[in-house]
Amino acid sequence: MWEQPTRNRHKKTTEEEKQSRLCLCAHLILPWLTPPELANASLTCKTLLKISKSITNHRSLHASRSFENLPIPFHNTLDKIPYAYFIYTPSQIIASSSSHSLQRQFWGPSSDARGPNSATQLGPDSVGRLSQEIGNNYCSELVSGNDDDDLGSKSRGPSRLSQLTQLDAHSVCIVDESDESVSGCECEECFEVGDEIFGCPCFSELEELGIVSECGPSCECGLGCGNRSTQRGILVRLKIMRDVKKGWGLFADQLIRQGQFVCEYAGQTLIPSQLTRELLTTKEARRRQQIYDELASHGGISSALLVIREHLPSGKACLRINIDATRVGNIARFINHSCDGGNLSTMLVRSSGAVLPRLCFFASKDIKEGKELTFSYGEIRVRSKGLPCFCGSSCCFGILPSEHT
Ligand SMILES: C[S@@+](CC[C@H](N)C(=O)[O-])C[C@H]1O[C@@H](n2cnc3c(N)ncnc32)[C@H](O)[C@@H]1O
Repeated sequence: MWEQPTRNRHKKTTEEEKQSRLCLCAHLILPWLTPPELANASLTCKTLLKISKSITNHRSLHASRSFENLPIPFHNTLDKIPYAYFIYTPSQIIASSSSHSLQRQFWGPSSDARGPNSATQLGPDSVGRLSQEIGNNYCSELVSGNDDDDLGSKSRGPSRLSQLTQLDAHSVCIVDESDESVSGCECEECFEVGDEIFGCPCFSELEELGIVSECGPSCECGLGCGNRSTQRGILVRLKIMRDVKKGWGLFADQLIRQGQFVCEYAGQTLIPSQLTRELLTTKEARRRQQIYDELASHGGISSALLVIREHLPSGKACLRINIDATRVGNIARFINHSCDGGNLSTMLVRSSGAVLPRLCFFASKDIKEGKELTFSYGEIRVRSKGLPCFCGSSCCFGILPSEHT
């Protein structure tokens, strides 16, 4: 048998070692890159090209980066854009003054989906528990004005747990312990029959005002409770498709029954300054909207800044909450507007013990598989300027509603 001379064999081993070290580094680093950075890296050598392709493929199949119960893929038959890039958060987070540093999130190749970033390893239950545990500590964090939300610098590895810890440390579950009226129930599990919840003091539904109350962080019950239907994550199959005029849009990938919970609108919540000592308020929302409008007019980005007004029972005042999902958000940021109200209704969901409500989407009618999910962005104000609307409904006003934030 012919034996390779020792020097050559040694050379080959060193080459192989170099390659495997390169692969290892690439698998660790490339999933953190933005699309332009990834494209640059792929030009370097065949190995990085192959890894970049697998990452791009994984990103287009998993818009939610495995943070949700089900995979939510992008489909694009129009052009070569494989996916939209943004930081994923499954629940609301508090924006902070250093939010410009929130730029990166691990979004690995499919092989890593079974690794530390896997939904099976940290399922929705653990996510909820984690949110609750960290959420319970939120008050003290809030008043201490902790604004370090730099995911890139603090999360050293592709660990989903560390990412969640980062995000959830700022998740909006501000517990108001001083207010006895919001103290939760002591039910072990609230009893659900159809749309009704029986025997739980937390449950109430003011359909005409679009407000629902659920159990929350100050209740004894867990996520299995019948009065927490919006807290178990996304349970319907969805996909994101590209339209030539409207950009990306969210579509049903199964039949969704009327009344079924679809998702919440998660993003950076800019709340009124009275609730925090931070200056992330309506003023900040206005500043951001101006920038987004400017960028949108050049075709740069689509703004996903939503303004919610919750009218207080007195009718004299309203709580204004701004949720910005433009850079940090969930799949609800892809829901387009329809002038006829679309097929989704919105509800403000209050949970016992949490100060801020969440905006949740429910199917307002049966939605067939393949249909686009839409809702009305608000009242149309007569304006000379505005983005053109392409909702295609018979009552289309031709202009998208816009908040004068
Ligand atoms: C919340 S985002 C929706 C997702 C967006 N289509 C995307 O590609 O990211 C809102 C933006 O989508 C576009 N959009 C939503 N509904 C539309 C409609 N009916 N007609 C035209 N553009 C629409 C506008 O650019 C709007 O500013």
